[in-house]
Amino acid sequence: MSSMFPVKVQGAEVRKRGKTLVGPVDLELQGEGVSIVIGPNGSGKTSLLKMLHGIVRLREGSVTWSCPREEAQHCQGFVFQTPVMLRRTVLENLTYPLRLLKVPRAEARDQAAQWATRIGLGDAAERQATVLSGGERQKLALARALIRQPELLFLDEPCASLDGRAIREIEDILQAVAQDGTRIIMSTHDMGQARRLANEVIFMLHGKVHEFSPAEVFFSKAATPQARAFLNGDIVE
Ligand SMILES: Nc1ncnc2c1ncn2[C@@H]1O[C@H](COP(=O)(O)OP(=O)(O)OP(=O)(O)O)[C@@H](O)[C@H]1O
Repeated sequence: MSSMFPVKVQGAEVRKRGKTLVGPVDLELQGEGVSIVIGPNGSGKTSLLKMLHGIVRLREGSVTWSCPREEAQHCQGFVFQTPVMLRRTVLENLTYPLRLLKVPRAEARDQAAQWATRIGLGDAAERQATVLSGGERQKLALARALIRQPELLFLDEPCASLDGRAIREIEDILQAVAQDGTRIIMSTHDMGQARRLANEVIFMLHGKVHEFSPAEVFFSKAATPQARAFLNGDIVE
């Protein structure tokens, strides 16, 4: 059990130019497992992740971790939908976060090499990250986040537009680190992926948490007609 959990979200709302992107949200998350955030386009999935991670300003309400906010943030990683790579090699991209943490150069290179191998980029370690394919880039972004051993990892649609093989490789890594105790909160459009990974589901609609339940409950008997329609593949407005 991580020391930053539970996290309590109370009446939290993010607005931009008078428009509510997400909220008000009331939610309490515990320190174990994989939470999958699903919902129609524009329902507030990304905004919810950013709100939890504390990288957008709250207009109302609060997000309260069980430790000081800076401490919680320090133990979190975030993988964005379209990650920005350093214009350097794969290895340097992996070494960089460790060097920021003052890990000695040799040890940082060792760990970076291990991660490069783990994500299937061992042979590409000296290649420029900017020339990688979409799937390779996303695996590198994931490794770059995980190399810091975050207690909690946010992922925003990490597999959007990737092929089956890259998706499987990313899911394998996520399942392995989740097994080792890394808390994961991830949005996805892919219902198969949601079923494969989720321990609990946060179903967003119109910027609000419409349903929050254990995965087996959500997928077998979702409580609301909107969630059932969404699972059916119907258009939900
Ligand atoms: N910077 C912004 N300025 C204004 N509106 C925004 C901004 N970012 C997001 N929005 C709007 O806020 C709402 C929630 O967006 P958000 O990206 O959180 O939803 P989402 O569920 O992640 O969408 P998608 O599935 O399309 O990625 C949408 O209506 C979106 O158009």
